Amino acid sequence: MNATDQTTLLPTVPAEAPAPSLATIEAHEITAWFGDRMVLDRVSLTMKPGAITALIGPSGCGKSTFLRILNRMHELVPSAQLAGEVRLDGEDIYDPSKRLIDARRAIGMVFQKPNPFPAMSIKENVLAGLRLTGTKASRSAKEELVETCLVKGGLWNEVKDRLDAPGGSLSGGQQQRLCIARSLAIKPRVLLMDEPCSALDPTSTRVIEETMVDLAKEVTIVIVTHNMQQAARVSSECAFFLASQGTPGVIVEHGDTAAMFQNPQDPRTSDYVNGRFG
Ligand SMILES: Nc1ncnc2c1ncn2[C@@H]1O[C@H](COP(=O)(O)OP(=O)(O)OP(=O)(O)O)[C@@H](O)[C@H]1O
Repeated sequence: MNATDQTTLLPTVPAEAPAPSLATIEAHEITAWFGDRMVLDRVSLTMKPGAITALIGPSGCGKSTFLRILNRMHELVPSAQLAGEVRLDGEDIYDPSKRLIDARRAIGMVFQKPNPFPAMSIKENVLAGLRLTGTKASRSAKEELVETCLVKGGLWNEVKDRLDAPGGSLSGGQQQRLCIARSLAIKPRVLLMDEPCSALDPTSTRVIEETMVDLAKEVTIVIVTHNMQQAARVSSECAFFLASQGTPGVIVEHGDTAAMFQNPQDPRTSDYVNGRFG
């Protein structure tokens, strides 16, 4: 045990803390550009607390750009620009008085390709986010947190006896669940998932879908998926994006997933969810 572990008792992230109330994230009139090319045009969407909202639509219509705008990752691209507001429980995360790190802490992201730190242990991977956000916790709090997050990520039973093994020694599906556990360690209020299963086999995909449904009880989830069955299985809300003929992406239709799949209001939604294009 080192001195820091003995003396640092700052339960900023207590493992047993009650789940905070579920968050609402609202995009209001989002317009986005890369250079002088507009890729989203005044897109508004409310992602409801505790819901899994699926963003669907053909390739290139701006789903990933929209998702990245929700946690201020869009601004990392030098040519990227943005207009509009993203409100987390009513507060604009782009307000000049708001810190970037607070948005990233509150709104986590899981990417298409699992990206654990391969040489870092499973345990250290889960805790990595604490260091990045400057969050301190005692050793016992960290151990509890590792277990809690791996349980929530649906990975605990498979790795509990090898927490010191490198993250890179896990299968692709396990690595993705490790990334989910890592994002949960900083207790996000919203979890963004950009095609989280597209690199995985059907069994791993099902495990991650079950994990998502469990997680939705404590974190608001937004997922980009090309898989209509997946959108139908996991999401309660859905938004259909479209960018026709070189025009910027817009939301054609959004609402209850079952209604959108069974009784879409717009013929383009009907064509897309029934596999007639895209
Ligand atoms: N870093 C970038 N620089 C320039 N243009 C970009 C950049 N990222 C995305 N784009 C462009 O913005 C538009 C929207 O891309 P985006 O990745 O958001 O679409 P998408 O709907 O998520 O596509 P896919 O389903 O294929 O991932 C596309 O025309 C794309 O070429």
